[in-house]
Amino acid sequence: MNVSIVGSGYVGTTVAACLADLGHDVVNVEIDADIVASINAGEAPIHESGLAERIADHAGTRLRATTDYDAVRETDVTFLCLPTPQSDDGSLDLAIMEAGAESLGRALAGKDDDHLVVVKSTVLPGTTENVVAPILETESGTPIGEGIEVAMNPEFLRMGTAVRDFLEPDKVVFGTASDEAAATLRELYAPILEGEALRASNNASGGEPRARDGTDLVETDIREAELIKYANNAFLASKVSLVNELGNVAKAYGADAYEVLEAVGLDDRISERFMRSGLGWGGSCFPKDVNALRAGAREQGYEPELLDATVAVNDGQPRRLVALLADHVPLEGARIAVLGLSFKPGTDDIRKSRALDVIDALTARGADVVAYDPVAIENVRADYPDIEYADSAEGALADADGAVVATGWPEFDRLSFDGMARRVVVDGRRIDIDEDALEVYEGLTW
Ligand SMILES: NC(=O)C1=CN([C@@H]2O[C@H](COP(=O)(O)OP(=O)(O)OC[C@H]3O[C@@H](n4cnc5c(N)ncnc54)[C@H](O)[C@@H]3O)[C@@H](O)[C@H]2O)C=CC1
Ligand SMILES: O=C(O)[C@H]1O[C@H](OP(=O)(O)OP(=O)(O)OC[C@H]2O[C@@H](n3ccc(=O)[nH]c3=O)[C@H](O)[C@@H]2O)[C@H](O)[C@@H](O)[C@@H]1O
Repeated sequence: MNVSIVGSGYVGTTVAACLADLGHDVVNVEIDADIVASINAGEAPIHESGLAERIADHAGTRLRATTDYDAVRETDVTFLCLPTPQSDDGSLDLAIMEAGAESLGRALAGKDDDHLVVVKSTVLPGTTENVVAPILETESGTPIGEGIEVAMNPEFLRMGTAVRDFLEPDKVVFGTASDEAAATLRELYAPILEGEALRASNNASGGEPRARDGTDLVETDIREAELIKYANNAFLASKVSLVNELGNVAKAYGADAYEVLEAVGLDDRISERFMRSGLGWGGSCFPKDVNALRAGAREQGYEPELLDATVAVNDGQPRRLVALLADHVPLEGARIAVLGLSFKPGTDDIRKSRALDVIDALTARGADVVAYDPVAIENVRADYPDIEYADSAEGALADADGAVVATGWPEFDRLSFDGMARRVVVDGRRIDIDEDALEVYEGLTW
């Protein structure tokens, strides 16, 4: 099938390379000329396991990129993989989606054959039909349902394991308004639905083993598909916040939350996954998506009290971590090592990383921060020019009066804390530490 993908970031690039791998002819339409050049040169513009090989294999044959929206005219289906960021007030900002839909609609004007526009970006219920579709109709001059159709296909991939998650998902969700649109999506996703997509070229790795075999197909209406994505992220973020709340309670009782929750997770209804308590959730999606859902719910007249609490618990964890450290080290003028800066291990993405909240709290209390991360330092430096950076974990720990673990990079396991002035460590991620080698070891939730 001939497919165009508008927006070539984490999602758009991954989806494009994977669909090319499945035998489709794919073109990425992207406004960033550097990304376009990178893909056309056969190089991955982002780091994801299994992505570089796929782009190198297919660039110039089944995969290309362009800044020219007219490329969509040669295709049957367009996926919109544009950013849907958070406005200052927390609500969903659709400006980029609207601009993309305008360009797409203009490019589709006068196209002879049928075209399916699939929203893959995370958008609130009603957006595909009430925002995207009318723009497409106005700009193309083609009534929706008479040549151009819209559908919604949310994406559940995680950063760090994006290729594997896309090719071997737990579920695929098609929100459509017609049998034809559903049939097109089924054809496009056939190898994934049949469980043959990853096996075809088994070179994507990373992440935990799958909990189960097989991919479920959910076929529903557009509005439900839109909400399934938010409900999924809200559930996962709330699960981590609940785990953190239970962890805080466990700590107050002098109990180990990890032992408690390991046992709790043996209940099939709960599952042992997403049970790591500590510094909380960050990244480019959970924070903005939970906030968009809260704002959207309020707009619909519903007070989302549990989602408010989910955010409040999450926001409290960095402060709790710093308070624990302050119990042992007077922070004013102290040299404090911050280990880990990215929002989770395996990525250099620092968006809404809890590590940054820890740095803010430490500097607000007068501490001198020396930070280390294996890949994310350059991303932090621009916003935090005044803190010190080390080029190794040991370098950050040298002469430090205390240390905090903010991201659970595997390389921090069994670290030597010998060089510290005072071996005081507060761990926000439950890494593997030789506690006996420390003067003070505090787990945030254990
Ligand atoms: N990053 C992730 O792990 C996941 C993201 N999502 C959702 O997918 C959507 C896209 O997210 P990401 O790929 O992370 O965003 P991103 O920010 O990595 O990439 C978006 C791309 O769109 C390009 N772009 C912006 N305006 C454009 C325009 N008018 N025309 C063409 N290209 C344009 C940007 O230059 C950028 O390369 C969001 O709604 C997000 O919530 C969903 C699942 C996972
Ligand atoms: O909508 C999105 O963009 C994506 O958001 C998340 O993926 P991602 O943000 O890449 O990362 P996760 O692995 O889910 O971790 C999110 C945050 O939760 C934290 N977390 C996760 C699990 C856990 O047990 N404890 C915990 O604190 C992580 O450290 C991280 O800060 C979802 O897992 C994806 O399904 C979804 O597609």
